[in-house]
Amino acid sequence: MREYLDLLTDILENGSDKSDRTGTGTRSVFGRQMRFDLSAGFPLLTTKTVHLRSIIHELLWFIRGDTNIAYLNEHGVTIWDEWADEDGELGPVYGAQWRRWPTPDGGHIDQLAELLDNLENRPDSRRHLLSAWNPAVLPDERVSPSDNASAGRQALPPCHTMFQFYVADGRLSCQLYQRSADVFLGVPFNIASYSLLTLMMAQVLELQPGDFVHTFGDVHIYANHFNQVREQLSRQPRSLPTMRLNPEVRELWDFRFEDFELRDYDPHPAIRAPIAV
Ligand SMILES: Nc1nc(=O)c2c([nH]1)NC[C@@H]1CN(c3ccc(C(=O)N[C@@H](CCC(=O)O)C(=O)O)cc3)CN21
Ligand SMILES: O=c1ccn([C@H]2C[C@H](O)[C@@H](COP(=O)(O)O)O2)c(=O)[nH]1
Repeated sequence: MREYLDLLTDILENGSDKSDRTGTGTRSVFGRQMRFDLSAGFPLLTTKTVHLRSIIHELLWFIRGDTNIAYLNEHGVTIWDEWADEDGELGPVYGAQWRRWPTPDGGHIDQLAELLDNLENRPDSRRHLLSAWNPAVLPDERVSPSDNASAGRQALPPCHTMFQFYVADGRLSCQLYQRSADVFLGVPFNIASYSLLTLMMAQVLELQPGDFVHTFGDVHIYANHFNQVREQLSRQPRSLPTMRLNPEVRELWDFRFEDFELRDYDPHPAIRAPIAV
């Protein structure tokens, strides 16, 4: 995970100090890319302990098409609590756009099911894309995330806005475009989440995992994360863990929490940091 540490250094050294929506302040650069070969180990940071449990439940929650924090809370995951309304709703965020993209005639498109179908039947296609960026439901920036959710709009506009799959030589690769990236708190989650999605898709498509390519727009360190970033940069990366999926699962919809087994994860201790809301 040298690449991640290099990105932190790049932002610290070359970034511009900017104000931001949350009022916290960031140092940021624009347009960067990392690449992880998923056959070389599972890209979970070792320079701090990353809570994989939250990541797995969040991904299963996206795949279910769920947009209410009730499922997450039932499984002890609180990462989306700050943005939900009093009913636990986040509005039509990722899960809704992945599984039920609304069409003008009142119908819905299951983008994820179509993606799987196309990958299976036309692997060489250059159209294996899924978008969560739906301008019709973006939040009204003048009101709070929870008020947007109550009004049927997204509480937050998607950060991981779109991804594309690619099949070559029997390997499945995935590239994500992330428009906005909280490199200390969000990005370790995003890397692990999309790597996991790629492993799951590869298994059900009977392909080998290829690369996860992570492309960024505005990638930033919040001003109240600088000390944590320096602490992390002082640590030596360790060898990557491996991820084993239950080989009996043959459909994407059938994965459960118990089907994921992380092996040989030996990280440095966790580093606490406040989240910018
Ligand atoms: N400012 C900001 N950064 C984000 O990364 C982010 C948002 N907002 N809003 C929406 C989601 C929520 N995400 C989050 C929210 C909290 C943590 C967090 O606090 N992580 C801690 C421990 C989390 C746990 O309980 O598992 C960490 O140390 O990684 C991470 C990602 C990612 N997204
Ligand atoms: O998966 C995620 C979700 C969110 N983030 C970060 C990126 C930004 O710091 C905030 C979102 O604020 P905007 O003003 O809407 O850009 O959340 C992330 O890194 N990963």
